[in-house]
Amino acid sequence: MVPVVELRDLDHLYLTDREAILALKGLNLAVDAGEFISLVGPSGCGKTTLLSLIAGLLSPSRGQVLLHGKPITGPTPEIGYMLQQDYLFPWRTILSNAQLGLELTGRLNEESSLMVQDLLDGMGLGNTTNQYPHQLSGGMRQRVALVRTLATDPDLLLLDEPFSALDYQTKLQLEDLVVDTLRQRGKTGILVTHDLSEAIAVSDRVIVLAAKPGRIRSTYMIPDNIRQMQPFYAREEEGFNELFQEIWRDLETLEERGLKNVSHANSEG
Ligand SMILES: Nc1ncnc2c1ncn2[C@@H]1O[C@H](COP(=O)(O)OP(=O)(O)OP(=O)(O)O)[C@@H](O)[C@H]1O
Repeated sequence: MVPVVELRDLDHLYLTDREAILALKGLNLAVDAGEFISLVGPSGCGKTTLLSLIAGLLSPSRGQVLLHGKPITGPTPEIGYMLQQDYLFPWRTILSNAQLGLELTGRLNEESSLMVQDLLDGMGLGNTTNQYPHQLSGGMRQRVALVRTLATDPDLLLLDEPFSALDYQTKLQLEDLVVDTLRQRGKTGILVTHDLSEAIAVSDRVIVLAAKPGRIRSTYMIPDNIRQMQPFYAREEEGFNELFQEIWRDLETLEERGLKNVSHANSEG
């Protein structure tokens, strides 16, 4: 089976007036269809750079980023990107915001508009379609952003800390919703998070990155009993705390070198 995303000997170098920064070095990784992985690691280990390379917003300095076996040459509707900020337009209604991706890719029609309304219904936003973003809570707005991302039916979702600005309860609810939605639709997901508990609860695999240069330090497969549960309940599963401690110790080695930036709260981010 061809992986959805594959990184081959990937390096990324930023050149500034004063220096060259090797943000990523020698990354090799394959993510299969339907898999959900999380990237954790210290500030500056290249998480955002990596997502930008996969999204086609940056070109690698060396090596390749492949989508379904073909090099990524620029942004494509096959990849959806969800960020910490929802970036809803204040002057557009919720429905019109949720339809934006379809509009920009020339695919907005009666049928796709009904599909967006169904998605909004499914996320408990059915009665907000004519409202404006300022009338919604942070969690509701992030759900609209999720609908907007899913509406174009991307194969792969890149999630750059989409839950980190939310209060704890909303964050847990949204984690469940996102994971359920992605699993039901067979989507592939790559999440960047500073919350180790979240990474373990939502993923099939957790990848720990080290910095200077950014590289893969270790990979942890999440046991079946944890990954088959909804994220909220996964945290109660046998083995969760032990795995948390194991990865935490791994990150602590980075901290001793002044490199860690991941939340220890085995619940709160
Ligand atoms: N546009 C840029 N120009 C020069 N250097 C950059 C640029 N963007 C990132 N870097 C550098 O590349 C390295 C990786 O940065 P990146 O933002 O990808 O890390 P990160 O893991 O996402 O960090 P954080 O967790 O703090 O968001 C850092 O050393 C950073 O200073």
